Amino acid sequence: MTETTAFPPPDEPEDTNERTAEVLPFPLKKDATPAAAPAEGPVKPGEWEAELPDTDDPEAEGLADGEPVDPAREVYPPSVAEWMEAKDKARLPVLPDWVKLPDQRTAVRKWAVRHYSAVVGYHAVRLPCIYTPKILIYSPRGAWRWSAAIGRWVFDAEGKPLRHAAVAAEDAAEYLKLSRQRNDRVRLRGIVATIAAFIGLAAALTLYVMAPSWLLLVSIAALTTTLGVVGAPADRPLIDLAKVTFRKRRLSSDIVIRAHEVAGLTSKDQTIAFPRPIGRDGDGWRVVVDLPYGKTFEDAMKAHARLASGMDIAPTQLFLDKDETSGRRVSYWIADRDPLAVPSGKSPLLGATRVDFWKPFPWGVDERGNPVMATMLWLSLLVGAVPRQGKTFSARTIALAAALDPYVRLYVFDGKASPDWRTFAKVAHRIGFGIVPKSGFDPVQHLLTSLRELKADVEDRYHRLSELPLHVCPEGKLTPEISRDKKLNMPLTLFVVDEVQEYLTHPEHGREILSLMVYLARVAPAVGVSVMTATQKPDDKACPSELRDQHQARFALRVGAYQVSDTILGAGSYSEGLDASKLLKSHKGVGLLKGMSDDSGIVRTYLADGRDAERILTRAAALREAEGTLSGDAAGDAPAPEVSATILDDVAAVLGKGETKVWSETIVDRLADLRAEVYGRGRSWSPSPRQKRSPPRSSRSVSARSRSAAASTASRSTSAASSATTSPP
Ligand SMILES: Nc1ncnc2c1ncn2[C@@H]1O[C@H](COP(=O)(O)OP(=O)(O)OP(=O)(O)O)[C@@H](O)[C@H]1O
Repeated sequence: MTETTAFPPPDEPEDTNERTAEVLPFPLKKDATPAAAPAEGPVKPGEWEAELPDTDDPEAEGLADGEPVDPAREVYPPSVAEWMEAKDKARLPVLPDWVKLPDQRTAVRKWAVRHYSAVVGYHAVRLPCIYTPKILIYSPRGAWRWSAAIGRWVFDAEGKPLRHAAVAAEDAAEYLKLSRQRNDRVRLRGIVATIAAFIGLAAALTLYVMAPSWLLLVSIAALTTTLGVVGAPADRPLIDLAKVTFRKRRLSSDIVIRAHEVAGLTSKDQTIAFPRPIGRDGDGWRVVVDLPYGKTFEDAMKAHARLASGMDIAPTQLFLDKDETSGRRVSYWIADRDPLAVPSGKSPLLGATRVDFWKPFPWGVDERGNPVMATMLWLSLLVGAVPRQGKTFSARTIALAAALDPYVRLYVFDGKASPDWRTFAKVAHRIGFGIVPKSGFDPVQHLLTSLRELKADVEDRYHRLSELPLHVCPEGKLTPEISRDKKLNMPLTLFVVDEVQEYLTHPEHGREILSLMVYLARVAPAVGVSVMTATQKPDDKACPSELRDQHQARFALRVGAYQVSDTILGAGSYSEGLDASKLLKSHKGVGLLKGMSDDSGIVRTYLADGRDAERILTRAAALREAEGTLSGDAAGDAPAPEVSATILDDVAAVLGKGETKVWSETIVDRLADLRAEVYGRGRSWSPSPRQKRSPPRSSRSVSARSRSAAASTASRSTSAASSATTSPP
């Protein structure tokens, strides 16, 4: 291979023929010329040698011994713009943000008023009933301690051990010296104490005789309080703290290194490195660490508990984040206290008049208190946890947000028939509780009917969206305008099933419910129908993976083991640092969210208890009534009796053989004869929006072409028929 050098090497002097130094050839390669032939005659051992190539690598050609193998480091001086940008980043603001920004200033002012009024109130309540009795109890002891301390001072008690030591050592000179010094001191201090006592007594008498009573009282209170404070036991302070002080300490690099050493994440000759300084981040510390080469984020995850122990904090205070820039770089957030045990507070939905379900809505906060917005657009959500951890409450907050958007159609089914979902009857298009039939109403059958109804609706939506004119539906997808157009009847829909395992394990309908739910979770979100499933049994028997896997978003509250956490969140979540088994019992409403957005992480969901839910749903029902979107069960419209055949099937069935044209009236009569319960005279059946928009070509007769159309569009017309009976008023 020939090498062409376009530019002379920088160190080589240009255009010079001057000999600056002698260049000696350094034979790296073995001489290519054949070795001199061995001398003729017999070859004895040790007299022969063969030349072996050093390497097979053709790139090694021309490589000199001792040359550096690292690529040359190219160092560019920063441009002025880069330099200024770096300076901009490093500069600290003259005034902190909370001073400059009016809303933050207001927040700080409100906080200060709230905080200090709470502190003052706390002590004001305790002053008469706790502090005063304590002062009165402790003050005699305080008086005794005070006079004892004065006595010790006057009689030079601190020199006593030295005088004893001189006696023990039989050092007469030293003893006499110390005794003389003591006598002098005692005399002087005695005089001072006597004068002070006289002054004190005179002041007391003066106060008693001359001072107004309020001053006398204040003086007595001050003296008694001082004596009470002096007399209080060291382990039981006189005044309670109005706030809890949390164990907060400075985190140093030594502590972080120690933690990695005890966690087995360092080796004998390699420790961790800190690519950036340790700093504060919210209510905690942010530490970025480069693990030794070969160690990974997954290793750090496995050592989570040992790392926390090495830092002397609770495991719930340590959070690990993957750093995408290197496999060995880990970012730690070390909270000052367990942030997950701090309740996130009431749901902001309580103060909301309405919600736009097309936009993300507040669902909770993360471990650092940053708001977490949720969205159910184009996805299905699986919620799983052990009982009593907040599974229902967290799912319900999402359904409450949906309820506050009057254009969202709600289906709510609760397998456990708990009181949690009952109030949704005010707004839900279809609703059912439990699995046991009651008063002639079978909730499982109702779920089945609703699922079939929804499946037909979803199939129909796909067709109708692709048939809508471009100016209405430019991308063939549901838009806010289409979803709110009552004539088009394609509202955003949320299908909620709590304790889904109860339905899936139903002996008679379990299999069909499963297959319908799988269909909906997989196909329906794309046309605006989202499924939210909650379960306390995410195992394969109670909630098969066939259904679980269709959920794009997952939310896992506390579970028993990391395997269960992976079952809810999806395989591989544990190695990404998501393990819901690490959550504690006290972490109510706290879970790990995955798949709702690009980021996964902790959500401390807002609380909306039963009473809050009722308030929100009353408002939601009023909103729906005003907008005219109250429908289905909430409006008292029961689902139409199910017919196995479609209208076109029935039309096809009533057309006689060889009939090419039949009057509409005749068909209507024949249909009434065929199914009196559906087409009978007393019943009013209206065409679906789709049918309304595309009337039959002949208004007076139905052509025989309908027969073949009936067969080919069977599934479509099923949905048309069902949506005709379910369209909102
Ligand atoms: N976000 C929250 N903040 C504070 N406490 C909460 C929160 N969510 C739930 N809780 C508390 O947890 C309790 C249990 O909640 P929830 O009924 O939702 O649990 P669950 O997992 O659905 O239980 P089960 O499976 O028994 O129905 C509630 O009564 C409430 O006190």
